[in-house]
Amino acid sequence: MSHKSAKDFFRPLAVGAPQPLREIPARPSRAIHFFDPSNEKMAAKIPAMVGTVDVLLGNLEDAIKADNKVAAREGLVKIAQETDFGPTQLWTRINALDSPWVLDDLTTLVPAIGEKLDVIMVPKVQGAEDIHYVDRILAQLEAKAGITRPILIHAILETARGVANVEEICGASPRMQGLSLGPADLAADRKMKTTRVGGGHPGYLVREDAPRGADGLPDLDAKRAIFQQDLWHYTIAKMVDACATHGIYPYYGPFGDIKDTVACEDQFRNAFLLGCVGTWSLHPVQIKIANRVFSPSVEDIAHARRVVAAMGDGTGAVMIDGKMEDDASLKQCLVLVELAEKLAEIDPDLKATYDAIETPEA
Ligand SMILES: CC(=O)SCCNC(=O)CCNC(=O)[C@H](O)C(C)(C)COP(=O)(O)OP(=O)(O)OC[C@H]1O[C@@H](n2cnc3c(N)ncnc32)[C@H](O)[C@@H]1OP(=O)(O)O
Ligand SMILES: CC(=O)C(=O)O
Ligand SMILES: [Mg+2]
Repeated sequence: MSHKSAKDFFRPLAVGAPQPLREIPARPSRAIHFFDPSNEKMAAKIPAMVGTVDVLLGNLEDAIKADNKVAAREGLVKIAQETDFGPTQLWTRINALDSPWVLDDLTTLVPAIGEKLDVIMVPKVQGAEDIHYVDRILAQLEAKAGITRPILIHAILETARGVANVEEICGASPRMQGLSLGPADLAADRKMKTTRVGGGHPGYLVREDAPRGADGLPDLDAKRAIFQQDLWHYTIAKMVDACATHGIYPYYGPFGDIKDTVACEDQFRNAFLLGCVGTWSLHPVQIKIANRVFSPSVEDIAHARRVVAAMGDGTGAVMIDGKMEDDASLKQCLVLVELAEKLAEIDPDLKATYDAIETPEA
């Protein structure tokens, strides 16, 4: 396939469109909270949620009935025009590129609320060609509407081909902001045999070896521990590497078992530890979980600051609590310290918590 030359990569794709960004800002986005703008009861709650969640996302795609597609689009325009989002980002998920609704989604949203929309999430992205299509049409619409800063693109990885092409998707446009996992569509597309929306599966496990009996042979009747494995580990790890390579941000996705807040927290934490910066929230109960999990813990920040203080100019090696720390572990600690600083800028409670941690003398 052909690639743009380096000199053309950051050129606007339409005359009068805003200059593409050279770096995607690391804005806190621990929870991307989904709402249905055609659901009046749900939509009425959105203005009061500003400031309580990092991202509010008006969903137009799956989970919106076909009969409500126009109402959802118009509802999002109304909410966006009437709401001051302050520090909270406004995103949308448009309909799939092969659907009858997507063109109207784009041509309606960009002129009406393009200045307020931070990111457009594109579902079922298969390859760079899908990003190129959205990239060009956004530039044309931005130019026509006089939008002053580029609307960014976020791709959902939810087809086997999308996963296979993840690197070219991440590098397809300077608008690329990040990727989310789409475990439901991805499972269906791959013909995986789980019917769950994200999360683990009791059948996907490893089992402890059988203990040896008195005769030295494995006792196959003995009770053995089983360890449930993470169905999504491979895909998340692949997403994290592709995003880090291209300077954009990976996210977990939906956890459909709304009532099982414990397993939700576990799945979110796995993603956080592997390198994701946030996740989706489908129900208000999941916002607090995401905010907690995707903010470094007090213990991690206390430890990270001790290492930073002890490492001085960053060279050499020191022992802290019996463990070796050096240049590489200092970098690991700085990931956490810098994330905490970014989050503290927008979350006063978290700032107070981090400020209260006693920082050791250098
Ligand atoms: C695979 C994928 O594509 S995932 C992404 C697509 N799916 C979605 O976007 C789903 C979004 N979430 C929802 O539609 C709903 O939360 C559902 C259908 C899962 C559950 O809805 P309900 O059965 O109404 O939940 P519940 O009764 O617990 O709601 C409690 C309150 O929270 C409100 N609420 C529920 N979800 C949300 C939400 N996402 N945002 C704002 N408010 C919400 C309800 O309106 C209700 O308000 P009330 O107390 O004034 O009556
Ligand atoms: C997130 C999503 O769209 C999916 O899991 O299919
Ligand atoms: Mg999907």
